[in-house]
Amino acid sequence: MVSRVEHPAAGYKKIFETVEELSEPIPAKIIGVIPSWLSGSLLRVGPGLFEIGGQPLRHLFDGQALMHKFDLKRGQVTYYRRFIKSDAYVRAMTENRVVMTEFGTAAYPDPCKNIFSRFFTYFKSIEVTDNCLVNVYPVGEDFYAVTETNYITKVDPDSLETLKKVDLCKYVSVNGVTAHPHTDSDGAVYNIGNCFGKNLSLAYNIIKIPAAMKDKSDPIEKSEVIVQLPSSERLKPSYVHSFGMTDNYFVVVEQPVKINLLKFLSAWGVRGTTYMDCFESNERMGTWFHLAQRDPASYLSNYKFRSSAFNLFHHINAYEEDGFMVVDLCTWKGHDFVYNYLYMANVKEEWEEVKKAAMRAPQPEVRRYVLPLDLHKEEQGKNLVSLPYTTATAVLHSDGTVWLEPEVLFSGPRQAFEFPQINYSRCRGKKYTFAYGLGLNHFIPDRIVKLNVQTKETWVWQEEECYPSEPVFVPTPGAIQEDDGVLLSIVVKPGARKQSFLLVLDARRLRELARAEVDTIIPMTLHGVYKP
Ligand SMILES: CCCCCCCCCCCCCCCC(=O)OC/C=C(C)/C=C/C=C(C)/C=C/C1=C(C)CCCC1(C)C
Ligand SMILES: [Fe+2]
Repeated sequence: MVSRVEHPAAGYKKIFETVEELSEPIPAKIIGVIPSWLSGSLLRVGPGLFEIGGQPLRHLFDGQALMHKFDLKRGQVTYYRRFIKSDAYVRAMTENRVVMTEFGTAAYPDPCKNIFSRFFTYFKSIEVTDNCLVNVYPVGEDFYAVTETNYITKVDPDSLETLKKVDLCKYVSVNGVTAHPHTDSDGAVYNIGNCFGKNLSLAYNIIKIPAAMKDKSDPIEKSEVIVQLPSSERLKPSYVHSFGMTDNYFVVVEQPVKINLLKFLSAWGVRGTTYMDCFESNERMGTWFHLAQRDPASYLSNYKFRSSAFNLFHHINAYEEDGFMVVDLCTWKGHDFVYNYLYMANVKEEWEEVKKAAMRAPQPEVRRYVLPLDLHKEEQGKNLVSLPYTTATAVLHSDGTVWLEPEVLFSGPRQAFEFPQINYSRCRGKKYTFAYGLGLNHFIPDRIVKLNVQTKETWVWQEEECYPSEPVFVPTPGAIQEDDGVLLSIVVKPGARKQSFLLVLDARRLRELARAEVDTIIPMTLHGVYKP
């Protein structure tokens, strides 16, 4: 796993460049053999347009959302992509300028407007972006492309047409939700978002969207808040990118990266302000873990789990065993916000500069935390974790807090195991063995990794001058073993005869089964889903 590779040719710059959408799907050239049972579509999203009207978009999460699809059928593959026709995109195209402020790029007023109407444009109410570049997932029978705001976009998974913009605020009390919902075995979707209540009181609301309705009505209209968790600071909710869910609990990690609401509400109208300007680090709080029971839904306020400071974007999995909650996370050490290192100017630097910047950034580590579910006062001062297979500890202090120390599952200097995936339909919320991830080398994605979370053994797929994306696990029909299936990843190989391919790996040994090559660069994608 820690086979460190150098990228002096800086071919990775290609995955951060603008491309055009396609007018129709293009056939791929297959090398190897695609399993005959693999029939479906890999849908993914990411940024695809990195400048508008000559203005470069500044942050990695600002590019306009491009949706990609690899269709697999009877061993044949086609590739297709379309921009999501969000308001942010359509208005930018119409006016040839950044009209909606993106994560790290501010919109500027229309230069054609006179000074008075411009003044009112600066101070008009917050116009929140609907640039859905982070993930695409099913809700009931439909598919939605999402970012982390209140706007999600219904898309047609076959034609990639944009169907409609949905404002979640119309149905539930949230200001936005994460791009990483959980789906129950019955198809219900759970998610978490900040909610700024009356008097600026703050909470995290967990919402439930029921499974597809028998009467074919839209399940989103039946969304509800099922449990509310308080924020550690009144005006500063933590940034939440994902959460954990087991059969009986929700696990929410409150990280020291905070959204300063006063900054958000006051500075927003001021020229040049972006979402990135509203984040700050709390250097004192460390990291807080919260548990909520699912049924009956209630916040477990007596449990005060604390640990040292880390950034958290992706939960890998969580499960309950013998009175403990095991929580596996992709962490970044410290309170300094990792997104501060993800400006386009950073990731498009020459290799030596990319490495220097990553040296200064928080360092990645895959960690296991174990939370006792049944606490007794008399057990103060000693390690409460009695699961035989982990070195993670939890110590109850006299003030009622439980201090958590993790077990490290994987660590390599500036080598992250990120964008984790598991055999979700089988292992979500259950004890499991395998996680799959994208290996980031100084933030540059250059390998696919399989991690045995029980033995810490790793397997790697890596090829010279290749830049893969998050590996999506697809189980073999009727599989007995947890890792019986394939991993699908979009790989970019700049300079090759065909510059991108869909990689099909045998998930057991991480060996290549096939690749479906296309003669076009595919910009980086963040997340996606396999639709059988
Ligand atoms: C695959 C290539 C990888 C390239 C390098 C990546 C390195 C990454 C290392 C860290 C892990 C990365 C996690 C990825 C996270 C991600 O996908 O982030 C995208 C997130 C976005 C676009 C978030 C947008 C959030 C917005 C606009 C939030 C808005 C709000 C506030 C800030 C406060 C008020 C509420 C509101 C409006 C929701
Ligand atoms: Fe994510």
